[in-house]
Amino acid sequence: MPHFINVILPIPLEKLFTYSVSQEEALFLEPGMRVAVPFGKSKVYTALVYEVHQAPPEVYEAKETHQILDEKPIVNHIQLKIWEWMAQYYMCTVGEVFRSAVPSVFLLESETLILRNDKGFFDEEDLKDDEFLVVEALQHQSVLKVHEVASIIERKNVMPVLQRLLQKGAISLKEEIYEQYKPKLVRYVKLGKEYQSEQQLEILLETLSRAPKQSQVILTLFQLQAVTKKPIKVNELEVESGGSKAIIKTLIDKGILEEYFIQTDRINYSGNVESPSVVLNEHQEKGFKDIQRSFSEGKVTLLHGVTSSGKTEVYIKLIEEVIESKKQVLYLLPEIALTTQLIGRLQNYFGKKVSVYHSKYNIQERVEVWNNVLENKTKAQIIIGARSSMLLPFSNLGLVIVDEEHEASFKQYDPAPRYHARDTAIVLAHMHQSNIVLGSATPSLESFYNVKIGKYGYAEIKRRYGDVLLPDMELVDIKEQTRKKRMKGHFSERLLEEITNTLEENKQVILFQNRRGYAPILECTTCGHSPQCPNCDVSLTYHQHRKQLRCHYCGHHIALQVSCLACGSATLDTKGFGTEQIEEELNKLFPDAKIGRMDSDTTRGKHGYEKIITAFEQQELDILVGTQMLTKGLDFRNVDLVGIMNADTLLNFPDFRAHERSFQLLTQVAGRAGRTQKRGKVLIQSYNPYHQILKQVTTSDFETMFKEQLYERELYKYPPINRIIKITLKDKDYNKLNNASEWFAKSLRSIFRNNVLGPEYPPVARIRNQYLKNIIIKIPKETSVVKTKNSIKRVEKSFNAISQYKSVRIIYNVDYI
Ligand SMILES: Nc1ncnc2c1ncn2[C@@H]1O[C@H](COP(=O)(O)OP(=O)(O)OP(=O)(O)O)[C@@H](O)[C@H]1O
Ligand SMILES: [Zn+2]
Repeated sequence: MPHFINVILPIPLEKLFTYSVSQEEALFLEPGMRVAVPFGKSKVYTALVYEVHQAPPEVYEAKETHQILDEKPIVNHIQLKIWEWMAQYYMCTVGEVFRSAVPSVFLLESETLILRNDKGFFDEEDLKDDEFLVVEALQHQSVLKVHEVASIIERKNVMPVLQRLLQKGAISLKEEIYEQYKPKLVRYVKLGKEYQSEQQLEILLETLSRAPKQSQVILTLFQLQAVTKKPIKVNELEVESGGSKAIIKTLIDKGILEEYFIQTDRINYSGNVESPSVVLNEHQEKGFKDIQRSFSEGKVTLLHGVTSSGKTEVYIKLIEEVIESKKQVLYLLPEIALTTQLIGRLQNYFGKKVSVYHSKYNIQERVEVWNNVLENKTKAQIIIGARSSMLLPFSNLGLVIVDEEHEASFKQYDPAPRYHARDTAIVLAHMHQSNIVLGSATPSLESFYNVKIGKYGYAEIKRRYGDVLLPDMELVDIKEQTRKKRMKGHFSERLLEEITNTLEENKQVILFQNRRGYAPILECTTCGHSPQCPNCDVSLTYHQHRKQLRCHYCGHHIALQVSCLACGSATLDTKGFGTEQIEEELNKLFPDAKIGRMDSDTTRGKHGYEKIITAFEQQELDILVGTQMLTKGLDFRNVDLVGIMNADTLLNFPDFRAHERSFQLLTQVAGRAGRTQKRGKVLIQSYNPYHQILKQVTTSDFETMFKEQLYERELYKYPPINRIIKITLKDKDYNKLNNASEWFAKSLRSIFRNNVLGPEYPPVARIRNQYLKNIIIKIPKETSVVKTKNSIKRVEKSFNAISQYKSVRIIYNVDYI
């Protein structure tokens, strides 16, 4: 009797593929184990066993499996189930889900590049002969492909050898390696032990009488210590004493000063280190109880708590309970890069039980976390991560937390699977019979709607922790101000006044402008020409600092022009403004203030985010200018003022979610102000201060916003009332794309009638030389989603049969955001 396996290949194939195995292998193999298999003419892939059986494939002859790569499954049956759900729901293949779900080291294939591991320590004695050959070859050649390894060791089955070499740390795979999260250490000083009594200090000062700068530093330190019990930062001492780094270093070298380091997040939450249990206030307690009640009814639960209400502490309390029952916890966040603060906080409570998982971490790290979760180890009992952490091999989930559940970045945009991590996590939780809580100060319309129709449970915290009032919000009419010529650059008089006051009180300021660069458009005032990207249909953004014009879609850039490329006049002017310009204006308006900028240009480096966030936390910066990165759950202690430079670009964005988004974004940025004692202040500059959304933001009127927006969504048949699928067609050839999308839309219309919109060009109609056209399908509540998708797939099949459209790519985005 022959034996076969059906496997998932990590490529976009509709069907599983069948390979033959020996009887012995059939007995050994289980679903979730990896095998190396040949595919096509010469390719080798790592595939995942889906099932073992005895039915030969009908239309082709099964090839032999090359090699079994695992002793035990690395993927469990719940994962296979959720992958299938994702493929079906998000209209992609299980292979695509497989590829994006597992760490890339698990997917060795013939094209994988293999490198020497310069950082690894391994004993050559430990290497088997074939392993040694590979290592030796890498001495002469810096990169090898898998098939080259095959000829070196004169064997087809190279995967096991490479696996062993990876495990021994002798080789690594080519990919960008990202740094792991390391808490930043801050440098502090105190007087050396011998000098702590007053008497000794006097003697010391006497001996330093001929070094006035050194004694000034010592005296300052003494004064600082007299007024505060807090540790003294080196920076602080430097500034206060007017001494230099060199002087402080000399004192440290002499042993007069002693330096020491403390982890920053440990300090900010030092209260918790000794008493690792949280005490909730009455509002949090009520929220907590309501969540538990809703859990007991088996419901997905929305925690709606205003900014700084202490939702994190409520989560911690929920986690504590689950941990005791030995179950796993998944804590999903929109962007892990922004969460060093949170990681620190959770580690303070749960110590080594917390693991962080992120697709940008280095591969060894990711594999380690994967294996720890797979084996249900205590050190991976609590996983914090961005959306991909949802795909880890959990076997025993007890709680899922989706923090900032309204964030659009939970939705994967590219490549497939284009899944929404929040929604998929709900399905996952269901499969595990686990509880799940979605938290936000500004819930998505989808989630709040589900509460309203009784599908989700609800818990609310209406007050900030410590009873601090929500910030006082003020709208500033800049149309009026511009007319009266009262604006200084992009700053109204009111905003300047408030910034001045805040800085005088030694408090910090956050300024929000949702656009990076200096100006989005450079325009010639003589002929009207503005430089465009050659690859995309979009103007190049002016970046002053780098003296460049850059495309934000494809990265294309050219040097800044002095005169117009079209007519040659030196009459170039900018239109619109970005964070860079605000920073420049601030430098002129507040020459003494220390100003920082946080956007994707300044946070690119290794620890870009952390550096800026920590500098701001440590009050090394007075004003922080930034894009929407500033909004995501950051907890600063000393910010009194938040300024929104221009609310209009947000409100006017051409998308049916623009108003909802604006409400969320503005409320979230505003929520960074006044989180500790004093009530904060928020100024919103706008040309249209009477806009209903701005009114709702200033009065924190979520309910009215929800009602009005829901009414519009109902009227125009958008989510959460209807579901939507966006179909994007893509091609290099403009005419072909137009014809193809007309064809596709027409076929869809014959089935779905006026529930089809488009085809239409998106706002940027060409990216990287590919033209784009979108078709949107609205699926009414009462219609079956599965049937709809099947009909779409049938249209695609006929479409694919038309040879002239062969090059046109079709991309599905279900529930697109
Ligand atoms: N029970 C508590 N005991 C001590 N400190 C608390 C407690 N609850 C909240 N805090 C403190 O209050 C501050 C705000 O809490 P947190 O950051 O959790 O708010 P949040 O609800 O997540 O706000 P946002 O939605 O704006 O991110 C934090 O510094 C937190 O440490
Ligand atoms: Zn471009």
